[in-house]
Amino acid sequence: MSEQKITIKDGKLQVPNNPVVPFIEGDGTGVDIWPAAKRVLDAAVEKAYNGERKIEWKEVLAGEKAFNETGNWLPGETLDAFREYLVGIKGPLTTPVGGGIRSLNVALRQELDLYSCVRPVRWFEGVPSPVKRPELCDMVIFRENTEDIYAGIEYMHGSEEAIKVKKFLQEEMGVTKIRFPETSSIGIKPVSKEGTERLVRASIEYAIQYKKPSVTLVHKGNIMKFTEGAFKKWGYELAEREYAEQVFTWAQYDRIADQDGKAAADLAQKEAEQAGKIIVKDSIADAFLQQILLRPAEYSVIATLNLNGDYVSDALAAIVGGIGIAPGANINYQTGNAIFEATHGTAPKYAGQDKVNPGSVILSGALMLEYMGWTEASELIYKGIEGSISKKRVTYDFERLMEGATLLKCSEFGEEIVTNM
Ligand SMILES: NC(=O)C1=CN([C@@H]2O[C@H](COP(=O)(O)OP(=O)(O)OC[C@H]3O[C@@H](n4cnc5c(N)ncnc54)[C@H](OP(=O)(O)O)[C@@H]3O)[C@@H](O)[C@H]2O)C=CC1
Ligand SMILES: O=C(O)CCC(=O)C(=O)O
Ligand SMILES: [Mg+2]
Repeated sequence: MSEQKITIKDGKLQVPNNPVVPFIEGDGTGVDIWPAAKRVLDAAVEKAYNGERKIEWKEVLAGEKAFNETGNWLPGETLDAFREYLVGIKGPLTTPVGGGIRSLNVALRQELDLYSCVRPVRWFEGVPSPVKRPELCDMVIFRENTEDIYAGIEYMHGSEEAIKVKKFLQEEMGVTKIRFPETSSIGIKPVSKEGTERLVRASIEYAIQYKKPSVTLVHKGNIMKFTEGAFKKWGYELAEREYAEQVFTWAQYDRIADQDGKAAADLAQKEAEQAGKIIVKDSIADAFLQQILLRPAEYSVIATLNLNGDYVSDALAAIVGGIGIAPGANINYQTGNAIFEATHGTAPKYAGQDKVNPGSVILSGALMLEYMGWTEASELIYKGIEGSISKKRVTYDFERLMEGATLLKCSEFGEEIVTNM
């Protein structure tokens, strides 16, 4: 039988019954998590479609396994496979701190231009949480995935490049405020209008599709005025220009308040809410991190820059039970290319122990099935996870916080999910 590929036509994914889906096993705990995740995904598809549909997995290499086998951390064939088959999934990949290779995770996102990092955050009943009412935390993060300081434009102090950049800044740009110029490393933060607009557009489209009440632009625009401040400005402008009928923005609120007073602005917002319009608002990143703990019910879809999105992802994951069950997707909505992956990393201290929670990659797989339109299978995965948690048969991360729970290994938790589908 010839190979079946997912394609895109007129902006819609075309998914055959036996699509080839490339996967990267991942470094560290990837060896534990991937087999458990594959078992659950295959079982869900088998059960949902009685064998009529099946994923043809195709292993592609990246990270330590790739380096050991090919001498290359991210072989060209891996990028080609993700381009060719459109939809793939990956385990975590290690990035050394301070030196060595730059992040392969970031490289995959940039090379394939997967500009939206979409990370849904929801609580499953029974999951232990550090907050009193975790059910109030129901958000979806849209993290810009291709620019910001993740562009990797930085120069080590003492290097020829750092000296050159500092000389340019001081002599040609009149910069006097580098506190310790001799010993400063330098990093550059590109944030563009196009990059902001396509990310904010994706977040608003999502809010419209899933009938979400608000989109919050999270930024640090008070300090980084022309990068993060511009993200906020371009976000509001895009919302008003392209979605005038569907949204009401806080920029509109401010204009009404300036002209007609606060009561008029309050009334306009109330009317917009009653008409079912999405409220597009903004929050400064530091304040936002306390708001998600104190007033989570006021936030729904979050659109933010790359670094903020990284921090916010782990903070929100903690509220609903930790990064053991925090899924994600990296998507380009125009090309259809998408790579699904957990929010967490390689957790090296647990590697090879069959111990960690495979939930994040399993739930990333459920997101992948939804993206493919195979929702019957993804629903079985949610059912399986809910069933396992309600029976308190869980991995170490939940077991240590739950009273009367049974400790399961990574692979056993996978089997438990299958049993509860
Ligand atoms: N997308 C990717 O591939 C990512 C890769 N990384 C990379 O991973 C490496 C390690 O990063 P690090 O900062 O330690 O972050 P990790 O996310 O790997 O681990 C931090 C902690 O999170 C908890 N955790 C992680 N995974 C799981 C899991 N599956 N189940 C339960 N708990 C889990 C553990 O907490 P505890 O010990 O309390 O149980 C662990 O010690 C780095 O090289 C980093 O660059 C990081 C993030 C994303
Ligand atoms: O690439 C890495 O090593 C870290 C990435 C990360 O933390 C994330 O995507 O959330
Ligand atoms: Mg992260």
